[in-house]
Amino acid sequence: MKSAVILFPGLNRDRDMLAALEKITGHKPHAIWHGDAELPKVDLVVVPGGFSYGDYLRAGAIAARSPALAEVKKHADAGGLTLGVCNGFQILTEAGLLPGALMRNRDLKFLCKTIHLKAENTTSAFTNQYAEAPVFPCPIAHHDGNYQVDPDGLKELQDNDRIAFRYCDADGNTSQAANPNGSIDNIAGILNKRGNVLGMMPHPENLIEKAHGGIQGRFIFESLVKAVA
Ligand SMILES: NC(=O)CC[C@H](N)C(=O)O
Repeated sequence: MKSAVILFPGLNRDRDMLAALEKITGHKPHAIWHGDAELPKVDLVVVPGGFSYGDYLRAGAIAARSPALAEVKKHADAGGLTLGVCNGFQILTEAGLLPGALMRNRDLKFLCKTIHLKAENTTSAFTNQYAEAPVFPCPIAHHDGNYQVDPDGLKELQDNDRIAFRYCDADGNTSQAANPNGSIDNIAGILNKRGNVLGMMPHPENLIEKAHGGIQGRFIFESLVKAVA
C-alpha cells in the first residue's frame, strides 16, 4: 500500500505516523509539505496530528485552506482512502470532508492519557481487523476533541454505520463516565458517507508496538492494507 503524509508547520505526530506507515506497509510513505500543490498517486493519504499553525484561529482552520488540502480533497472525492488523526480529524472537518466540528474539551483542559475505544463498525476499509477484539486502550492528546454535530447529522451517522469508534470503559460500556471530552454520543471517530474517509481523535500511530503498551493501533493500518489488496 502506497501512502502519503501531509506536513504542516506545528505538527508533532508526523514522524510517528511516517514511522508507523513504513513499519506496517513495508513502503516508505511520501512526506508532502503543505505548500505543495501536487500529490503523488497513492492509495492512502494521512493528515496527522499536532498543532498546525499553532491552532491559531481554531484547531485545523488554517491547514484546511492550504494548497495541500485542496489536493487531499481531490483524492478523497475520487474515492481515495483518507485518514485524519487528531489535528488531522479537525482539519478534515474544517475542510468539509467530514461533518460536525471538534469543540473545546468539556472540562476545558488538555487531555493526555490513555482511554478505551470500541470499534463500532468492523467492516470498513479502516476497521475490518477489529471484529475479534473491538475494545482496546488507546492514547489521546488534545484540547479540542469534543465532537459535536447537529441532530440530523448525528442520526445520519448512527443510521448508516458511520460511527467508527466510541469512547468506552475497559468492558466496552459506552457510558458518559467513559467519555473523556464530552463528545456527543461518545463519538471518537467517524466515516464519511462513502466510507473512504476516517477522522478520529485518538492516536493509533502511538499504539503499534509492545513498548507503546499495545499494538491495537496497527489494526487500522492492517485493515487498510487488506482493503487495498
Ligand atoms: N494531538 C493533536 O493532534 C492535538 C490537536 C489539537 N492541537 C488539540 O489540541 O486539540
